[in-house]
Amino acid sequence: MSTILVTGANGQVGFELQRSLAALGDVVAMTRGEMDLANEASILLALQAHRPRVIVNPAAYTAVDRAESDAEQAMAVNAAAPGILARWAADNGAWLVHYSTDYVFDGTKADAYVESDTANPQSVYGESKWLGEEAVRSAGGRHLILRTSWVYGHHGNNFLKTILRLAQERSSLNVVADQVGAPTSAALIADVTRTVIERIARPDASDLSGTYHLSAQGNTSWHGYAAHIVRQVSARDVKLALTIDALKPIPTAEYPTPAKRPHNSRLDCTKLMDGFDLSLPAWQEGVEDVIDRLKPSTH
Ligand SMILES: NC(=O)C1=CN([C@@H]2O[C@H](COP(=O)(O)OP(=O)(O)OC[C@H]3O[C@@H](n4cnc5c(N)ncnc54)[C@H](OP(=O)(O)O)[C@@H]3O)[C@@H](O)[C@H]2O)C=CC1
Ligand SMILES: Cc1cn([C@H]2C[C@H](O)[C@@H](COP(=O)(O)OP(=O)(O)O[C@H]3O[C@@H](C)C(=O)[C@@H](O)[C@H]3O)O2)c(=O)[nH]c1=O
Ligand SMILES: [Mg+2]
Repeated sequence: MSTILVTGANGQVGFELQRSLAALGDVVAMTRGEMDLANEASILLALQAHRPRVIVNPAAYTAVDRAESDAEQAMAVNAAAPGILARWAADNGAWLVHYSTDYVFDGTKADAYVESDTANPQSVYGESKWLGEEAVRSAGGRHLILRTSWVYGHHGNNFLKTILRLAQERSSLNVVADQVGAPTSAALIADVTRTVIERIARPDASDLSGTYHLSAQGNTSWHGYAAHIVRQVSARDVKLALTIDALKPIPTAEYPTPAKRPHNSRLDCTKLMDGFDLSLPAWQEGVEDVIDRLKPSTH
């Protein structure tokens, strides 16, 4: 069986990929200790040792606010490393599957973003991810860049888990209601990745190389998402300090953060669905699955 190398094995998406890709080949999942993306020699050593047919790169510097004051590390991991992976892939006839973000856009568009819309990142994280995309495209090899949004999962840290914790600790909570997007589960991203890798393994797949939007369907605000979480958890008889009435919608201006985030994070996924003949579920489905798996402690 041919080798698939997965980076960031301990991340939300990296963890789920180990499950979803297992049937496709010999999956080598690398943690930061085994392959440090901030170190070119470490990347090249791992690639030469395993000589993968497909490189899947979910590893990233994802601490959006911290990146504002740690640009060097964010750029190394999110901008330089994807270029190194892409050049190796191009030189060795491998495919690179890479992930990017809604934060490459400025969020001023009225409709959902399509792949050809102009990027205009507003944060160091968004800028670093955009430069990573550009490095992958310019390496000239076969690649899939999957832009996703608002990722959560059972494994790892995310907004869903933060809200679950805060709802158990606090009797009131303010959450921004003027940033809109689609919460997307790591499991969905991993399952779609399996489908697209199966497809690119067939002959004549080179014309599928390119950039695609991949998010769950529908959209909500961070406040709407938090309200859904609180309602779903309450429906499972978990005792919360927070009631739904005490979860207040606020404008972004009332929640100052180091990094600026887009107001519109909606991604139009038509190109992916048509190109790979697949459908994507409503965002609520995956949220309920993860809440069920987390089984928050009942009182
Ligand atoms: N999380 C989100 O909301 C979104 C994520 N994305 C993109 O999706 C992809 C997957 O994200 P997600 O799974 O949530 O990310 P996580 O933050 O859950 O995981 C990222 C992984 O990258 C690893 N990593 C960080 N720095 C290095 C390094 N120098 N060398 C090797 N590994 C490193 C981390 O390792 P360690 O465990 O050691 O810290 C971690 O395991 C990323 O490309 C991200 O930009 C896109 C939109 C939304
Ligand atoms: C915890 C909390 C957050 N917020 C706001 C802050 C922010 O605007 C929004 C989301 O907060 P977070 O910091 O959890 O989300 P953030 O880290 O910005 O999430 C982003 O991560 C990167 C990696 C991506 O690529 C994006 O797609 C997106 O998922 O909610 C509140 O208003 N109240 C709260 O209690
Ligand atoms: Mg975050």
